Amino acid sequence: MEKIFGKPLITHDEIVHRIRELGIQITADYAQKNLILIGVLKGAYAFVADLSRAIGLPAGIDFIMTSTNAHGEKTISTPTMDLRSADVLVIEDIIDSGVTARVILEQLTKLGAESVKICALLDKPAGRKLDITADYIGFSVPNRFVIGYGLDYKNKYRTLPYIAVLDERAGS
Ligand SMILES: O=P(O)(O)OC[C@H]1O[C@H](OP(=O)(O)OP(=O)(O)O)[C@H](O)[C@@H]1O
Ligand code: HPA
Ligand SMILES: [Mg+2]
Repeated sequence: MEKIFGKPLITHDEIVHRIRELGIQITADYAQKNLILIGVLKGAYAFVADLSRAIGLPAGIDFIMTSTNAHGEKTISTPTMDLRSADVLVIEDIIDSGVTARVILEQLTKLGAESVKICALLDKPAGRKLDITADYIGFSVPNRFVIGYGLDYKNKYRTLPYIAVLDERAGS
C-alpha cells in the first residue's frame, strides 16, 4: 500500500508523538472530572485505542455510530452509558464540514452531560460548512481527501498506520 500512496502526509511516528502530548494535556484538564470518552465509529477506532491509553485517568469508554436518515440528515446512535453528570470527550478522526460534529454535540448535550467537548485527530478547516471548532486537535490538514489510521475511502485503507492523501490511482 505504501507504493500507491507514496510519502505519508503524517507519519506513524508523528501520530504517536502527538497522541502522547494530547494524552498529557487531557489528563491534566480532566484530573478532577468524571471523564467519559465517546469514540465515533468507525473512523475513530484507531485514535480511540491509542489516545485512551495515553490518558492517565480512570475514564469510562463508550462508542457511537453515525448514519444518515431518509431525509438526508445525519443521526447518531444512543450511547450505552448514562451521561448525566459526566464530562464527555468525543473522540473523532476528522472534522471536515463540521456536520457530524455538530449533530454529536447537540445530541450528547441533550442527554444531560455536565460538559461535552471534542478531540479530533485531524482538522480540515477549508472543508468547513458549519462554525464548529474542536477543543483538542492533533493536526490540521489541507483540503484534500485523506486516508489511513481509521479514515477510509470506500471502506478501505483504514488500517494504514499513517495518514496519506488519496491517490487517484487507488481507483474505485
Ligand atoms: O465533518 P464531516 O464533513 O461531517 O465529516 C467527518 C465525519 O465523516 C467521517 O465519518 P463517516 O460518516 O464517513 O463514517 P465512518 O466514520 O464510518 O468512516 C469521519 O469519520 C467523521 O466522522
Ligand atoms: O478527508 C476525509 N477522508 C476520509 N473520510 C472523511 N470524511 C470527511 N472527510 C474525510
Ligand atoms: Mg466518522
